Amino acid sequence: MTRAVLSIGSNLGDRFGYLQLAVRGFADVLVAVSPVYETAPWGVVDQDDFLNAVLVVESPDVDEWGWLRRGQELERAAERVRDRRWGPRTLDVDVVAVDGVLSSDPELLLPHPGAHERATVLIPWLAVSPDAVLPGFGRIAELDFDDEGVRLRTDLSLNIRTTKIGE
Ligand SMILES: Nc1ncnc2c1ncn2[C@@H]1O[C@H](COP(=O)(O)OP(=O)(O)OP(=O)(O)O)[C@@H](O)[C@H]1O
Ligand SMILES: Nc1nc2c(c(=O)[nH]1)N=C(CO)CN2
Repeated sequence: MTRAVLSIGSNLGDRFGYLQLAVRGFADVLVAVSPVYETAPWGVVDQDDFLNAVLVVESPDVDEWGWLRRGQELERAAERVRDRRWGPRTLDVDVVAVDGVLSSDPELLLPHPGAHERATVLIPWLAVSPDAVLPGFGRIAELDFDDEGVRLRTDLSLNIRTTKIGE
């Protein structure tokens, strides 16, 4: 059994549609879905704003590599083109943390190396899990990060019905 925190983001095309695609793709393992935030781009700043959210997922059958693979499959389904680092994308799925797993493999760094300072990850994560701990960094509520440029989109909701009919 592993529980993972995933950051999803889009700033190209039907941004909300791509976030919905990601939520549908993880529907069978979803524990929590954060609100949606409109966020100013970091890294490469001359690009459009992103929509960002966080998903908490859990499965007895999926390890940290499985979460990475599932995210990459959804990026492919969103026809993501790998262009420049930190550039515009239809869908980005980052594995933020998987339980307490630490990994220095460049194909899967855990926790994600940017997570502790990115408001685009921490604000949605805090919204669904105020007591969350980032392995190696402690409680995310106590991290020092700049929340400027992150705005709640109350008009957008990713929550879907995950309980099967009859249950
Ligand atoms: N925790 C992780 N989650 C997702 N991808 C990771 C992680 N650690 C390493 N990677 C690797 O990063 C590579 C590049 O990912 P990607 O193009 O999405 O980076 P980016 O989103 O532009 O930058 P960043 O990872 O800083 O957000 C992928 O090939 C993937 O194997
Ligand atoms: N606001 C925001 N900016 C970004 C984001 C993102 O998800 N949100 N992702 C990037 C590449 O991972 C680069 N810049």
